[in-house]
Amino acid sequence: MLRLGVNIDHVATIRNARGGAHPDPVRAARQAAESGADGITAHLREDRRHITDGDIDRLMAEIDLPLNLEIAATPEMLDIALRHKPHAVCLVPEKREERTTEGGLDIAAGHNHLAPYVRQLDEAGIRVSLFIEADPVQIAVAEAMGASVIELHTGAYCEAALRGDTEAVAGHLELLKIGASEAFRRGLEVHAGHGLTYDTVKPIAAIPELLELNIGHFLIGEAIFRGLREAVTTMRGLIVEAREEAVE
Ligand SMILES: CC(=O)[C@@H](O)[C@H](O)COP(=O)(O)O
Ligand SMILES: NCC(=O)COP(=O)(O)O
Repeated sequence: MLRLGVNIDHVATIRNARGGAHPDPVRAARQAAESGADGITAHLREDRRHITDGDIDRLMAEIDLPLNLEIAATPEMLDIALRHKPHAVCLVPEKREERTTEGGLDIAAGHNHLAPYVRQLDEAGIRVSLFIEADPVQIAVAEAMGASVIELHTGAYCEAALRGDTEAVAGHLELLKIGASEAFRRGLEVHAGHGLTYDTVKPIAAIPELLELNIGHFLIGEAIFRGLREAVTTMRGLIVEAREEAVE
């Protein structure tokens, strides 16, 4: 079954716009759980622009679903991850000036820096995921580094879809399919995420080697119009449809 991880970062974005406590990301996580989410993803950024340390404390204490904690590979974030010991940690690239994640982590170039993070997280019993492009070198390095999981960055595919570039959509989708197959062959668990919407999710969900999709910004935006429960159940339904159609 293809799992759905709901990223609640942008509930915190709206909350932080006024510096109060509403809307509460933990309440959103609870509603997502009640609506079919298999996990919660939260990105504790160095600048705390959305998810805060207190949000992570409460998610760990109050939400039964597995938490996939996204962090940059820094000593501060490693300490926080080792203290909480979430179900999974996904190492992601981070630049303070970025509006959102702009691509996959270059684990080939950053091997020597990242390998100790993967080892320490793994030794703490945390499933380690690396957020990378669907690139054969990056996938090979992820295996060599001892990661359990890779999460394929679907941003370029989604951006091509947004600008209506059907040729680029097909090209990026093919790269994602090849990457997922290669990663699976190497014994890695394969996830995908970034920018997915109702219009773009089904071709990705149809990739048979994928075990988890992490989706956030679109769902939180859609929740403004139809409520979070319906936004999540609709996404879950599309994912199920995609898998059923793929086997027909
Ligand atoms: C790694 C990724 O694509 C997202 O999970 C990440 O959380 C995006 O960053 P923002 O949530 O800050 O947009
Ligand atoms: N890792 C991707 C994620 O958690 C959600 O990304 P997005 O749907 O908010 O772009």
